[in-house]
Amino acid sequence: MSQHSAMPSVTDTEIDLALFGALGDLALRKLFPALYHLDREGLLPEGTRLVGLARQDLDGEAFRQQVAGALQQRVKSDEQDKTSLKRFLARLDYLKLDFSSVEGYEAVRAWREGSPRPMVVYLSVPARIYGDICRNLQASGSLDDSTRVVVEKPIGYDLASSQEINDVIGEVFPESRIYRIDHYLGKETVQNLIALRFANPLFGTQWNQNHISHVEITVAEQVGIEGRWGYFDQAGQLRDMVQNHLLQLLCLIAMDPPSNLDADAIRDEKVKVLKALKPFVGEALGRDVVRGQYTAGTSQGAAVPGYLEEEGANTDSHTETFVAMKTEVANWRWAGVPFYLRTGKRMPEKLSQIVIHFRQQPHYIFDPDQRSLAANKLIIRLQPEEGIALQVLTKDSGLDKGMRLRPGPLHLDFNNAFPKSRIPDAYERLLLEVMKGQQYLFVRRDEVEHAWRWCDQLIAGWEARDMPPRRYPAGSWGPVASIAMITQDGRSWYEDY
Ligand SMILES: NC(=O)C1=CN([C@@H]2O[C@H](COP(=O)(O)OP(=O)(O)OC[C@H]3O[C@@H](n4cnc5c(N)ncnc54)[C@H](OP(=O)(O)O)[C@@H]3O)[C@@H](O)[C@H]2O)C=CC1
Ligand SMILES: O=C1O[C@H](COP(=O)(O)O)[C@@H](O)[C@H](O)[C@H]1O
Repeated sequence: MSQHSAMPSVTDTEIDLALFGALGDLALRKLFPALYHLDREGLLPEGTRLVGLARQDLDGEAFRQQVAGALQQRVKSDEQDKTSLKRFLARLDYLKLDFSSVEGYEAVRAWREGSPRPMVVYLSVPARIYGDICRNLQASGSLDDSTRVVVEKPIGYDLASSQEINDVIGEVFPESRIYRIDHYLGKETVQNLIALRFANPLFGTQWNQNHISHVEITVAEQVGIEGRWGYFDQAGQLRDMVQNHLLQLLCLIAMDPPSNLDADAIRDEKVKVLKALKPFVGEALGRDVVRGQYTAGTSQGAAVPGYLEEEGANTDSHTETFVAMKTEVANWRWAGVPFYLRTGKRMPEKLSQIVIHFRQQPHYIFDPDQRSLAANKLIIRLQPEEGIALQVLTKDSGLDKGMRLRPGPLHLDFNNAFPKSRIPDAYERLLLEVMKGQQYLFVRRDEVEHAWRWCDQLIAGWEARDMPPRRYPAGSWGPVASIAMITQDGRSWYEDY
């Protein structure tokens, strides 16, 4: 973000966007709604052109109708207005293409012919065909030195496969034009972490093992695997959520202050954290990590099947749908501070939050029964209601309360504090950053690879010890062992939801 000094004007953000996989789940559920919102807010400059690519035999009109149907379903009704919808749909072209074969790419080149704008190629397709698309675009002469490529997670299945994928993308695009998405980096509160930590001296001076006792990161999902058995069973919650989203959150909490807001200054600091993450060896594998898999239970009051009864399931699967772990960043700032991470599908509610637990005062003078209360917590809520709350202790009010302590929040609720501004979806922000050519919210190759290295050793440990997942009923907070893991340290998961 050194671009601060020379922030591009809106017209600098004009692009030609080629969206591969335009009729897929991600494109229809997230990307087109995000692009629609950008257009509605005046952030898609006049000349911006969008082409959807897929292999269905459609003409432009039929494609626009499919996108219009998706927008009707996905965009809140009070945010759908006829003029914006009409303008947005009018920007869309469609190209039928089999991505694996170079034949047909001539149409992409022709679509670009004479355009003064940079092209953004968005690969909303499985990672195994990233290489084919990059090479075919190059072979057909569709690329130039300004083309950017956006790739989705997961980049591979382990370190080796991610290196292969990164190698083929890297044959065609330099790192400075590769945008690896981790959509958690586009969430409003995640970005606020950077502001919170580095703009507030109050926190800057306290952000280390002298003042922080432990950190919790919870990313609980209410949904199950949503018909994605084929993908999910190969991955599991560690690869699907921890390798990327949770480790990115951990990095933003744990990293040292970057020397400026340049993309590489931030990413250098994140890499240092990933390299300092303690591996799980020996006893720690059984003690500090819990894998779980949901069985039948309830969700929002309705009965739901277990993981092994989901459509397309293989009943022998040991894939985990839940992981909890205690890890540590082994460096001067964090030595001895546990980072407790948990994430799972079919939890009681959708909740993503980070809780920073500050240490207690060195000498305690209040009611001994209240001793466990006597520490500040900083609660950073990513979803559903974005906000930041600092839990402080005050005297309980009333004549009969004496010097009883009462924990209460100093609360910043983004929706109430900034009521006029709609909180944009992560993909809106990320697409806008790609349009501006700014990379600080995207993941660099070495980050992906260090994250895989750490996950690979954990998976190898599970496999070597044959550690099947523990069962938990859908609609619960995971296996009981995940609660025992933290209570054995005299702590508990923060549950004041
Ligand atoms: N869906 C999600 O919520 C998330 C997805 N992602 C990532 O985003 C990417 C897209 O995911 P998703 O939308 O779910 O996947 P889908 O399978 O729903 O969409 C992929 C699209 O690509 C098309 N496609 C695949 N191969 C070819 C080919 N050779 N030629 C032409 N078209 C082809 C498919 O067409 P067809 O239907 O004809 O097969 C399909 O429309 C993946 O990398 C995924 O890991 C990341 C985070 C969340
Ligand atoms: O990347 C993924 O993220 C979603 C959760 O995203 P959220 O923004 O709804 O929290 C997860 O369901 C999916 O399995 C995973 O691939």
